[in-house]
Amino acid sequence: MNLIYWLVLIVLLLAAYYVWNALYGLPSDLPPGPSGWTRLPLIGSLLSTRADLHVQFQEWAKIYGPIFHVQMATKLFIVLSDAKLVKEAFSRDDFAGRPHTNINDYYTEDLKYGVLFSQGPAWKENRRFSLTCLRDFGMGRFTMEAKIMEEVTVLLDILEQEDRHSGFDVHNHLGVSVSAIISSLVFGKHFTHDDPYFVRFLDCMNRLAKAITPDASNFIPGISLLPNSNFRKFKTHYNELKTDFYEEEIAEHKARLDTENPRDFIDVYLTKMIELRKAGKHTTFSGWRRQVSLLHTNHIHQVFAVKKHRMWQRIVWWMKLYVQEELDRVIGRSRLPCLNDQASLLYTQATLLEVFRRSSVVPLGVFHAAVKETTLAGYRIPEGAIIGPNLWGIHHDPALWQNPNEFQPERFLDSDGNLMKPDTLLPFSTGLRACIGELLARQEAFLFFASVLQKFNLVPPEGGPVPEDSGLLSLVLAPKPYKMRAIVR
Ligand code: HEM
Repeated sequence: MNLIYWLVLIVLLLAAYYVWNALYGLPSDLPPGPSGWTRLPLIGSLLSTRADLHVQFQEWAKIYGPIFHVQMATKLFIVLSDAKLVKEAFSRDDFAGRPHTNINDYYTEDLKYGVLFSQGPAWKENRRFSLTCLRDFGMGRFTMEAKIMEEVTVLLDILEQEDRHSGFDVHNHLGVSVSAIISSLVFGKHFTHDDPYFVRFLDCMNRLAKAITPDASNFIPGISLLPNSNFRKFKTHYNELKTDFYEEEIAEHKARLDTENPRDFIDVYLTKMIELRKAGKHTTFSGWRRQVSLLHTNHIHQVFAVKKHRMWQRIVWWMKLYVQEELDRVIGRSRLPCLNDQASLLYTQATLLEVFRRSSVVPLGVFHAAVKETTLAGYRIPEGAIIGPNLWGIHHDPALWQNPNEFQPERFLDSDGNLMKPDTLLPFSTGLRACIGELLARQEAFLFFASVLQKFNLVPPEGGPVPEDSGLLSLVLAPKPYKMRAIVR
């Protein structure tokens, strides 16, 4: 009796599943993707996804092709694993949206504020403003180089004083250095590495960044009720950041605002808000919200994240034989590197390109959304579908890169030693929403990397572990905490 009961129940469940699939299953003109038992009612393929989603998407691309779909709870994902397709999609207005996810909706009040996660007129207005502002404050010019070099010098001094045997925490020092640069631009303050306010601010930023994950908590409505969900953590850290730091900074800036002489990003923003309101113009500007998006920058430490033992030896060898030899030959040791040296430091530049490829700091890009029903590669893409470019997958595609898992900067040099920049290298994404901080990030990476290697040999702590290859995936793929020794050359 019991057995019959169970058999009937299973048959009924199967029948219910097939009826559900027939009624709500995905139409056949969508890109292919996991189906059947890997796509369950309500949760879709969430149970079949792993923490290293970028690697799993690469495996699925081998089965389903360069464009495939995945159902994540109520959200339809379209994953692109081909550089040409990413370029085509991201150059089009119909793919320039951001998806309605728990985090995006909470953070932008329904995609209405800021740059990073907003869409439509708000995004356009804020993106244009941010680009102009970054340029006015010197991005790509000498003033920005001077700001970066100020922080480089501080870092070099700190590394020299660190305990040479136990090593220094790479994430900590480098993260603080690059965050100090963008923070001086936004807040108009120069923060030191041991400033308790700045340390607390960065800790909060880091906790927030870790909570921005592509997991179930971002896609299932109502999940914030669960005490330990990432979305709930995101809300807590974001509210802390907002009340303890942004609102205070904005209030302080408002109190001493001189619209004729704006000193930093917040001043320019407030001045623009006042101007627009005086002119009676409708505006999507809203003081504090957008600042966060400009601060996701402390990932340059990837530059120094090196991997597995064999690879570690190759990297040490490469740095000595090519990068440090080139730095000594072109610059010498009596002055620090500058941006003008880039053109003559081709091995150094090739090394940085290889680091951007291998580390793929933002492995799944920042998800886009289709703002209306459209087509791509002959498939139908419904309005609201989430578009995820697998940048990590593209950077590790064996059809594009020989031995993609190896560290081989020479792949970016031709037989005459000239630098090659393949258009399949997309660490900053591409198209209408490409990273607005690319130039700043590249300049920081170059100046920090060249200056540190000019002065130090970097080796693992005595008897300590070699940094691990695998990273921790949130919005970015960050290396697990690791230490290095900086030995003056
Ligand atoms: C190694 C450093 C960095 C990497 C790898 C990186 C990568 C990216 C990627 C992949 C995107 C997504 C683009 C898309 O939606 O298709 C992005 C967007 C963005 N990045 Fe960066 N980024 C870096 C540093 C910076 C810096 C220094 C800033 C600020 C000055 C910045 C500001 C932004 C903003 C505001 C967006 C949103 C653009 C939009 O939605 O229109 N990023 N970045």
